[in-house]
Amino acid sequence: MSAIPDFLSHLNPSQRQAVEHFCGPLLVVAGAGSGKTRALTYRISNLVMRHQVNPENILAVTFTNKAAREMKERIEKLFAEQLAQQDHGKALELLAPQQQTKLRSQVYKTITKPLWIGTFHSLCARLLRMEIEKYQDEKGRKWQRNFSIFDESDVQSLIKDIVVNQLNLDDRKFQPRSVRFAISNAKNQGWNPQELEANQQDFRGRVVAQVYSKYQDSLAANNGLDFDDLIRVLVQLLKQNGQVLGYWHQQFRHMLVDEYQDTNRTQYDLLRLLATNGTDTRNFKDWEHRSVFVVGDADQSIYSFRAADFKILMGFQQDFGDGLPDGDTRTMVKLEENYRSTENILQVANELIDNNTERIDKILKPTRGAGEPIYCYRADDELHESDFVIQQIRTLEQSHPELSWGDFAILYRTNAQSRAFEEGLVRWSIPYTVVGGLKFYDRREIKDVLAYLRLIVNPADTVSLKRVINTPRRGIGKTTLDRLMNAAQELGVPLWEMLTEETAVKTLAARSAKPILQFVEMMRHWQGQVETQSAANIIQGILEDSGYVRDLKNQGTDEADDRIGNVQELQNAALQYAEENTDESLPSFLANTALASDLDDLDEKTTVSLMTLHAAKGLEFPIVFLVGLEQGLFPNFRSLEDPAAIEEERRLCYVGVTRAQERLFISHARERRLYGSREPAMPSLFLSELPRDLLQTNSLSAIPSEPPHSAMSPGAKKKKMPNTHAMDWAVGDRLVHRGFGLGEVTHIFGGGNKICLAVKFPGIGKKIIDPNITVLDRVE
Ligand SMILES: Nc1ncnc2c1ncn2[C@@H]1O[C@H](COP(=O)(O)OP(=O)(O)OP(=O)(O)O)[C@@H](O)[C@H]1O
Ligand SMILES: [Mg+2]
Repeated sequence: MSAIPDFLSHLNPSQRQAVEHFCGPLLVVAGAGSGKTRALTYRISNLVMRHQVNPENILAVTFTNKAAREMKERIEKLFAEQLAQQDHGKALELLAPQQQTKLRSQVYKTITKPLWIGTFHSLCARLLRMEIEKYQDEKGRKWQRNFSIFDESDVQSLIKDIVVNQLNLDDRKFQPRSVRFAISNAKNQGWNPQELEANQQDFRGRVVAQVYSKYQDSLAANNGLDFDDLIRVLVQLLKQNGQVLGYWHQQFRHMLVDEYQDTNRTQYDLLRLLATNGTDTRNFKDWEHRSVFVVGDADQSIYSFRAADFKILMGFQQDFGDGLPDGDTRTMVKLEENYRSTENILQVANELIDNNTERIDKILKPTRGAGEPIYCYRADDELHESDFVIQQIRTLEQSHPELSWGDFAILYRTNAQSRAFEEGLVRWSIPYTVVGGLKFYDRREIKDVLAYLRLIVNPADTVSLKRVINTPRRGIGKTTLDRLMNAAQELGVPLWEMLTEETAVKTLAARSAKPILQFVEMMRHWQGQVETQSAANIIQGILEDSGYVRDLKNQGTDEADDRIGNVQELQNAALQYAEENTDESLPSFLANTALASDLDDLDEKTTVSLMTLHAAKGLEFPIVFLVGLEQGLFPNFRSLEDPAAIEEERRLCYVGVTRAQERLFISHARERRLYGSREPAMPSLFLSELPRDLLQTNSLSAIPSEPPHSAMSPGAKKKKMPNTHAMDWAVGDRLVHRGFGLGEVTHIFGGGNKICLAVKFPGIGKKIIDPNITVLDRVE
């Protein structure tokens, strides 16, 4: 496959420059809808087609599993198209169906399957399945390759158990959720419990470090990892073991990352290690045969609550730039055309985000016509808002034959807002999908069956064992279990070993021992099948043997029937997984389900999509409804007092606006029932920031001209005044910022008059500021 690809003609010159970039580091920065993801996808194809890079040597990181799948599909299509031209001299769709299938499966085998495409989490899980046995943590503990991946609810209950039962603390003061959050943050900084403790000044911080330490003990005892560990442990392992690092450094010659602005510190460490084989990036010169290619948009950075840090994006050129001067065009490409949205939508987006102080100005030129005005609707309450949205969807769908349900999206700030829309959609029989909400994999029966499966793969997984040992009821009493648990804890072994340990069970009365021994025998049988049987077969077998489905059938309620349906759906998922992947084994299927994200439920072609703004990143829809623009809801009440948090909310709003291709509707209600009480609502600050001449409305007061008083953000009244001193800032300079107060310059990014400052504000933290657009008073 060495033909010169003609798909490059689908790109503009800057995109083409990015796509044709071969070796060395490259940062692509650009606003929403400018074709960053497209450039990344095409570049993978170009590496393989033009440069004959072996697909196995390419690692591409996407933000969701769904995006990974889509990327693979697009690459497959590009190649099949290319082959069709080359081998048959015509377009793929003009070939006979069998020929098309044959070409596609050829491309799948040789190109898309060997590519390493996925989220950070799924790629790391895959690497750890191969390498984790070479890792040991700071206490010398080891994990086995059949480790379990614990999901959020497993983690919360482990932490609650530690807080309440092991440390005898009040779980109202140390809420498992907030302790979990602090631990997760520490992990994302790459800290182990000792390192966290060393960084704590107060009592609470030290308690959290103690919980973290015990939590790691539990994970290790269960041969389990949580999501954050997938990345952190791999980074530790690569740091510990030069041989393993060297091997993967050789393997991943070309690394590509989408949505780089939402990368956190550990993810960055991982990239840097793999790219430079652990050499200090500034001394790394060996770029002749390898590349790191990242694309992002600092204006769409919306995950700082998960420790993502867009300064990582700003620092890319310096970090990977091989001693080249900052701003060197050889390490950066800017894309300036927007292909997604109409001119009106773009202008609304641009004016909105322009209210942020922490940003670098960007150019985003429209390539499409002006389009329709943006419609801003003021509703009486949330039901009225839902009526309006559904009425619009119905009318548009009927009057535009080219539109289908999948072309509509309703985007909101919090999951709780979906209910009113769901009820309306059900009433009108409009098919819809709520992305997120109670996920399929969070349902009780699915978690039960997954616990069986995890225990089959990883017998040390006591969390799963406790979940299933008496589900369905087998007459194993709580006292019996407690006795065995205590014995296991005393001996420091997993509970499973106590069950299989004849002596421990023998000390029980025969009546208690019998069901346990039967359970163990059944599980052992299936544990023996893991290597030889497919995931789907094992699921089928365990469902029958365990009596799980029989028990549900006996219950005979509608709810039980629903649960049976869901369990069957899990079997279907395993069958589908086997069709799409060559590794149909149970461990591989389990890793896949543990990492399935909210977005994977999205059936975009046939249903209206409902989702939070966070989930909408990277997606696009012809018609978008951005709902609930009310002060306290969006921007969220937690952000109202904090200028930096308001800016993050505004970026989220920018993400929402820029999802729309053709039409954008924005709505707010005068009062709203949310979380149980009915409250009057004020229009969002963001509404007052939109250009009035591009908005149509049902009521003049729908668009406030003044921002609400309580939520002034420093950006809201910002005047652009070029700073006369923009070029002579130095590290150590002190300054006053109108919103954040007194600060000190700690770092300078970029060069010439295109610099950005990192400024540390005591009590607020570090901020990135462009002195060309922000008024800063120097303190001499
Ligand atoms: N050169 C081009 N010509 C025509 N259409 C293009 C071109 N480049 C991108 N597009 C289209 O523009 C839309 C936006 O592209 P893409 O999703 O890659 O943008 P993005 O920069 O990744 O956006 P986001 O920041 O939201 O992730 C897509 O529908 C894509 O197919
Ligand atoms: Mg994108």
